[in-house]
Amino acid sequence: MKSTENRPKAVIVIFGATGDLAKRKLFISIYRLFLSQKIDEDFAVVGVGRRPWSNHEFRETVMKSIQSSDQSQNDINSFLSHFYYHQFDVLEPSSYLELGTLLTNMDEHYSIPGNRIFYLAMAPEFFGTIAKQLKEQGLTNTNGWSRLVIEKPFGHDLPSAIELNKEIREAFTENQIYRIDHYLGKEMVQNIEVIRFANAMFEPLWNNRFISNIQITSSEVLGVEDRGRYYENSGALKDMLQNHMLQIVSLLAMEPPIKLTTEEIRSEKVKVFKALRKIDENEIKNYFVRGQYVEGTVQGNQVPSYRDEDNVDPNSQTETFVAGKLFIDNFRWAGVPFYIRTGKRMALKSTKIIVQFSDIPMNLYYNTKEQMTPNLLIIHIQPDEGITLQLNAKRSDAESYTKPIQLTFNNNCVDCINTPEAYERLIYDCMLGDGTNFTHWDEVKYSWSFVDVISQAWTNNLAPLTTYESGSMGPKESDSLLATDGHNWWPVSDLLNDNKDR
Ligand SMILES: NC(=O)C1=CN([C@@H]2O[C@H](COP(=O)(O)OP(=O)(O)OC[C@H]3O[C@@H](n4cnc5c(N)ncnc54)[C@H](OP(=O)(O)O)[C@@H]3O)[C@@H](O)[C@H]2O)C=CC1
Ligand SMILES: O=C1O[C@H](COP(=O)(O)O)[C@@H](O)[C@H](O)[C@H]1O
Repeated sequence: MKSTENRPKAVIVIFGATGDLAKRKLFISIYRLFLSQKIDEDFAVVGVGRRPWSNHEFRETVMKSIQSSDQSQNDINSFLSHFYYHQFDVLEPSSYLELGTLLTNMDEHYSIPGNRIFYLAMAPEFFGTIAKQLKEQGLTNTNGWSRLVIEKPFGHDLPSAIELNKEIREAFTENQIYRIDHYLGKEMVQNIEVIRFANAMFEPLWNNRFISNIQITSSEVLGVEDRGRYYENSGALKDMLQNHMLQIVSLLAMEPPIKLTTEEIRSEKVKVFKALRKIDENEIKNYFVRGQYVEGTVQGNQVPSYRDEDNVDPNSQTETFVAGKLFIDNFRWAGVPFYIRTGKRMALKSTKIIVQFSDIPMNLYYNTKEQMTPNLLIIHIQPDEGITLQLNAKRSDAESYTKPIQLTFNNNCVDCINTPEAYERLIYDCMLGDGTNFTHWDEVKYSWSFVDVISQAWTNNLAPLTTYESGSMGPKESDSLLATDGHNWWPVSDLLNDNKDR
């Protein structure tokens, strides 16, 4: 454990502290940092919202969010004593002065040298105003550092993202801005670079000569729940593909950076975004499939159609599923399809990357009954975390020669510890000033310009909206997308745990 001196000290101001994200993700993440002693006693959390809560009511809410943990009441009370509530309308400029006074008091009380994280867990329309007021009213003018954490969505298309970026850049420099993509905080997403760049056996094969295709699936069991209002204006394309899925693609496809610094890694990722093949609006139907869930049974429960969910238009054209075929037009990846799919109300919760290697040039073991299966590298992101390598080995029966075998590393099983939550890592990184696992403006810009064409084609009805039964793996058109190339989606069931049970 680091000495106390090296632990980051800061006041974390959560705008939107009475909201869903704070309750579900942020309080528990800060608590875990406290329990693991990554932060010490010299921190404070100031929650901002319009509800007329007292510190006591705020602390009660925080306590409920961290309750599942089996820690002692002393630890919990000690943690809660760092939380303060400030009722505040972010649209009211005069309130910022009061907030500033509270933050100065926190600095003195906890011996914090003016370090501040402003975490915007609120709707994006407030981001520009908050950033501007923080600067104008002097809340960023301290002897320490100030950092702005911004939740998604970062705009809803390229023009709105540019506008938003302009607003916040008037008050904060790019280095002070931490745009959250929580997939970049996941253990196995962070492992992609290590798997690629620390293994002699993969890097030489990591190109279009040896890789046939790469498949990325992020399927969810949950439906739209109570986020219908937001989701109607977003859909799977903007909610998942524009950010999480394209970030994974960039990590899989980037060139090795010359150093493992934030700047070098970002610069390589940006090159991937730039190399994404632009598809003509009229061709989008051949590269992307959109679907919407209808009623069905998910894990034994009957669930309604998307159009029957709360705050959803009964004639909604919003996609809850998207599958796509991407090409990266550079020397390494020319001709290799990256297939991606994500959706709600699918058969299982699973995020996996499957790298399918090309077939060997001549198959000595081929017989008429059976063909050898391709080698696969499977990166299990969630719910299981690990790696599987699928190879071919000799069969012991006389009938045929080969059978696929799997070599598996299960991260959860081997370390026997819970890996940190994505938000926990990212908040800690921000406290340390490490922006590597946050998205740079250039990445946001290029990803929107890629996604806007798809969105435009769909708005212009240049590709049909298909449906899929809840509890399935998406519409049949998603399978056809690969079948036309002679490929198929590999199953994404919980392989690691299946193996463990055997
Ligand atoms: N929830 C989630 O799982 C995820 C959310 N996000 C993003 O995080 C952000 C927050 O989402 P979520 O927590 O779900 O949203 P909620 O609607 O649950 O919360 C909104 C928060 O904003 C506060 N608020 C609204 N208007 C004002 C105002 N004028 N002045 C001060 N406070 C105000 C509300 O406080 P009060 O009601 O007390 O005024 C509340 O705390 C959004 O950008 C969302 O897209 C991103 C990924 C996942
Ligand atoms: O950002 C989002 O991600 C979640 C899925 O996150 P995961 O960590 O559970 O895979 C998704 O449900 C939500 O719609 C989206 O906004």
